[in-house]
Amino acid sequence: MAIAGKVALVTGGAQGIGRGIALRLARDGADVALVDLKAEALTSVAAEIEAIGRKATIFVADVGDREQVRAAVDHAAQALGGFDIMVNNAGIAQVKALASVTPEDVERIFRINVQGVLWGIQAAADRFIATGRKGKIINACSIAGHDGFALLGVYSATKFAVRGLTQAAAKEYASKGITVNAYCPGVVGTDMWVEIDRLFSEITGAEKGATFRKYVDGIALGRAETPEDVAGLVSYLSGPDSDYMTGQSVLIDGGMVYR
Ligand SMILES: NC(=O)C1=CN([C@@H]2O[C@H](COP(=O)(O)OP(=O)(O)OC[C@H]3O[C@@H](n4cnc5c(N)ncnc54)[C@H](O)[C@@H]3O)[C@@H](O)[C@H]2O)C=CC1
Ligand SMILES: CC(=O)C(C)=O
Repeated sequence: MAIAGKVALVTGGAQGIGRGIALRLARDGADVALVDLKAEALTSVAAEIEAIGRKATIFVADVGDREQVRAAVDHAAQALGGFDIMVNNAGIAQVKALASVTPEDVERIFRINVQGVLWGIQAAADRFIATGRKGKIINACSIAGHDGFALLGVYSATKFAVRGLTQAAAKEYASKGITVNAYCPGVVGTDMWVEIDRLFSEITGAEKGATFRKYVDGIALGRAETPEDVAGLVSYLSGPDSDYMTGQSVLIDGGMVYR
């Protein structure tokens, strides 16, 4: 178990990809702090981690709030006796034609998808430096961080921003032995895609499920992605096999976007 005894924090850990990552890291031997807005769901994922035989702790926080993210990292370190891996996974989607996007839309999504990642990088790196740990920071990007998608324009902009932050942080923290990478999934069958599909229907008149199917049709491997597919990459980025890798935003999309 490559990360046995390490402590990981996963934001957006109450469901979807975050839950999948948290369970995988626990199976890999890590104790896991789960951070999200959804207290009840956090409790149930924590119970799943404990059933695997690892320790779990939960912390309700809004990743868009810098102080709350710092408090979440402090809590993880105190409750689990260390801190080694930060997964900045929480994010939201937005489906809107660029022509109708408002300043409020831009503020809301950048606050969570970009500032949320930045506050996570800051809090984690400060803690790693203060404790002399060669920590790993892993950020949620997307295929939309490599290609702009129609009606997902502002969302795409946030994910391009995550790539930029990932590269800059990798360079700033390399001398401290901290690595910073990102995972870029394609079409993962979570609540996020249920909502994306619903919003596409509202705008384009497509029938329910049609947008999801259209996207899945563009995947070379011929099926939608699962949180477990994503978690395998995050497991690699969390462990020693990726020690010589930093600043990368790695596509894991079944063959949709080629870079
Ligand atoms: N589902 C997909 O196809 C893809 C998802 N991603 C990215 O992966 C990440 C996870 O996505 P999913 O699991 O699919 O989404 P999801 O909507 O199923 O889960 C997101 C979780 O983040 C939490 N969250 C949202 N705002 C928060 C905030 N301000 N503070 C704390 N927690 C917050 C939610 O409560 C939820 O539990 C996101 O960053 C998303 O952009 C990237 C590519 C594809
Ligand atoms: C949700 C997401 O990142 C896409 C483009 O599917």
